[in-house]
Amino acid sequence: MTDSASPFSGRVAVVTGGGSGIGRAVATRYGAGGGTVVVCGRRREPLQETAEQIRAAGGRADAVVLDVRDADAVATAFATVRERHGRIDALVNNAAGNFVCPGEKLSPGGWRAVIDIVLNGTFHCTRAAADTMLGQGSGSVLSVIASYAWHGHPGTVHSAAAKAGVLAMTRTLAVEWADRGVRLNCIAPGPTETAGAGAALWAEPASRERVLASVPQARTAGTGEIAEAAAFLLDDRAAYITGEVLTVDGGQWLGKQVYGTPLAQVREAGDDRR
Ligand SMILES: CCCCCCCCC/C=C/C(=O)SCCNC(=O)CCNC(=O)[C@H](O)C(C)(C)COP(=O)(O)OP(=O)(O)OC[C@H]1O[C@@H](n2cnc3c(N)ncnc32)[C@H](O)[C@@H]1OP(=O)(O)O
Ligand SMILES: NC(=O)C1=CN([C@@H]2O[C@H](COP(=O)(O)OP(=O)(O)OC[C@H]3O[C@@H](n4cnc5c(N)ncnc54)[C@H](OP(=O)(O)O)[C@@H]3O)[C@@H](O)[C@H]2O)C=CC1
Repeated sequence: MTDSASPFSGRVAVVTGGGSGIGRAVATRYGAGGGTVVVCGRRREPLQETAEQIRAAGGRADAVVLDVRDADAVATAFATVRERHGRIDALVNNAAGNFVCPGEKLSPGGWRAVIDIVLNGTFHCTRAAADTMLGQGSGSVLSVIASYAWHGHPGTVHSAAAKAGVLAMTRTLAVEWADRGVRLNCIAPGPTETAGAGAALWAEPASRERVLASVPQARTAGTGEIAEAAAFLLDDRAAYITGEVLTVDGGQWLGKQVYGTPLAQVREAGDDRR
């Protein structure tokens, strides 16, 4: 078993999209847990900022510019990580692109843009990490999805389809690689305050209010809360968990199951019985 204060000591993680939002929080949490973190994404500056923050806190981190859509570049980058650090213990498939667009207006290019980052990029990175993980007989892959992978959501057909694909990929490879020491899981955050999601999904105050109203806990998640759940799935406490999804959404998707009955109406009915 690992030291509970430093569960990632001696271990190496690659976090895609680690320059911002949830990716930065997960990278920071892994670094604080004693691990070495390699953050990647397309923009150098935010990646360097994440790596510097982790180093300033006493951790070890590198920044690598990488577009996850480019399979050859991904293979080269992961081979370089293995050469430099000797191993890859964790991969966090966090990079994503998203915007709201009605299905009938979405262009083939718009569809491709999101599928390429979320679904194809996740496969390229998982495939490249597996070269090392299967060789060393251990590893943990965590992909960040969203609950609309299983219930769908109007305006996000590209992202919902891509995240559903990532979930199916996770369950498939979890079985293929289970007896070779590699676990794959997903985390499904609810609405989480990040600059990326804010701009892409709830830029208008009215959309933000609608999103908040859809969460039974009546608040968004902090990135640290998502990172804490991710850390659990990545470390040895979760050694027997594979092919699973951990939903961290303040009850949002279960709330959708009340078939449109507003909570206020349910509470009023309860009041009559007092
Ligand atoms: C509802 C609440 C849920 C609330 C539910 C809460 C759960 C949320 C779950 C998920 C949240 C997230 O993923 S949040 C993550 C958000 N973060 C990001 O999006 C950051 C990264 N984003 C990006 O890089 C860009 O936004 C993205 C467009 C995806 C990719 O950039 P590229 O430079 O590769 O692409 P571009 O060349 O600009 O555009 C490619 C094509 O996409 C089209 N396109 C681009 N933006 C478009 C737009 N707004 N509407 C239509 N079409 C668009 C262009 O016209 C092009 O198509 P053609 O004209 O045909 O060529
Ligand atoms: N925030 C939320 O409410 C929710 C978020 N999620 C998921 O959480 C994850 C993180 O989202 P969030 O932190 O909110 O958003 P951000 O926009 O902050 O993060 C997206 C990251 O992906 C990187 N990225 C995008 N395209 C590529 C690419 N082609 N290659 C490499 N990196 C890329 C971006 O960096 P760069 O532009 O430099 O490449 C950026 O750092 C995503 O998977 C998202 O779908 C799920 C549910 C809810």
